[in-house]
Amino acid sequence: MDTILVVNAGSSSVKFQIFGIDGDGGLRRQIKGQMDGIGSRPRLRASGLNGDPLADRAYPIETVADVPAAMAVAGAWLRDELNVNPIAVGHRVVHGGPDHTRPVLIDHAIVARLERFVSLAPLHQPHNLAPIRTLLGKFPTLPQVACFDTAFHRDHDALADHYAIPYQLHTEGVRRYGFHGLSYEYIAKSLPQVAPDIAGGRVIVAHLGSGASMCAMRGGKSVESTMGFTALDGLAMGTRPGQLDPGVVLYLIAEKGMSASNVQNFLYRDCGLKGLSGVSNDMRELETSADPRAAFAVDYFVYRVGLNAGMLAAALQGLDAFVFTAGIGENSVSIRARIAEKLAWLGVALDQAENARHATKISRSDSRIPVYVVPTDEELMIAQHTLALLMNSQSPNQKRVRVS
Ligand SMILES: Nc1ncnc2c1ncn2[C@@H]1O[C@H](COP(=O)(O)OP(=O)(O)O)[C@@H](O)[C@H]1O
Ligand SMILES: CC(=O)OP(=O)(O)O
Ligand SMILES: [Mg+2]
Repeated sequence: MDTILVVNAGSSSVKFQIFGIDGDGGLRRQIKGQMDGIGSRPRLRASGLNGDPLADRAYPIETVADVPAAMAVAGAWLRDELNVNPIAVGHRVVHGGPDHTRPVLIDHAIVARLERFVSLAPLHQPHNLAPIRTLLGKFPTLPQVACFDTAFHRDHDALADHYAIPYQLHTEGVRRYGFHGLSYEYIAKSLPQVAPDIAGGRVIVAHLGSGASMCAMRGGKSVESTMGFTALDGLAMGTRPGQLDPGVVLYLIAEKGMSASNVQNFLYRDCGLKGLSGVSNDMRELETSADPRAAFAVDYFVYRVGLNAGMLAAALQGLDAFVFTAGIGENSVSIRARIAEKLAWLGVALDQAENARHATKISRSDSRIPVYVVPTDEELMIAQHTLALLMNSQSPNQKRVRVS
């Protein structure tokens, strides 16, 4: 069976999936894996059809110190042990800038355009583009597709898209883009099945992972995001501060003598949960730590999710449902419970037992606002976009003989 390989490099993980293309042009998941805990407790885990385990390997932190190292280990495993030989590769590319409103087939010109956004997403864009460039060099005829985190938010109203800065900068692309769009797109597509009553309504989706943001959706479309020009804004994250008075940046430059690249490294790598706690960027470690600063970092994370939920409810002029997703949102019973407490004034009442068993609906039956946990699947979105572009790019004759 022909296969599509999907690559999703996040800030603390490299996720990958392999999908088979069946005779009817449908996708069948064959392998799902990830190298996570990069920079804390690196671990490669992968499963095959029906969730059968294929790999579960821990690595010393020095062996997998960063995303490129994780990519190399995962790539070698796929190539050497599984002999993966896809007919197309779909990539998550975090920043698509103002022009990319949908996924694109990659060529050298597209890569050159996307390079321009490296400084706007330094934790992601270089790692998204590196495998694209390598594959383009080695296999120039292999179709590759770029799927953008920013695309889902590109229909925002001008009020949500602007900063209060001179118009010329907006024209140059200094805008509020929003990220995690492939995750939100997946949730928007899933809600009609998971929760048909509220799918067309006003929904806040909290994508709480190593990078974290929230999206206000109306009728399955994004109307507002906590992230903006870059993935630094909004919620506190593993190593990023979230919302920060720009005066702090001026202080770092003027009073601390920091250069632009020092400030960039500081904001992307040394802040957030890691900077606040001094313990770890990994929520699992903070939740089990006895250090009071770890507890403070968790308190701060929860508090800021609550504050931003109020802002997004205002953008939606009301709320019909709240959805948790991504690493923390899907897995941490206690953080979900603590965030739900912050949302009580909006009408959220959690069912503790349903929350503890990770049910899909975790609110009480008398909760005015229903609350859901929907595991995200950015890789499935990427595979669907990749297959669609692959089919569109082929001549009618090729389509008839299937993608092979
Ligand atoms: N059981 C858990 N309890 C609390 N946090 C968890 C759990 N499992 C994963 N996480 C957290 O989820 C985050 C990673 O989420 P993920 O969505 O995979 O991030 P990314 O894609 O940005 O690398 C990490 O902070 C990790 O600690
Ligand atoms: C945009 C972003 O922060 O992505 P991730 O959460 O995967 O790091
Ligand atoms: Mg992610």
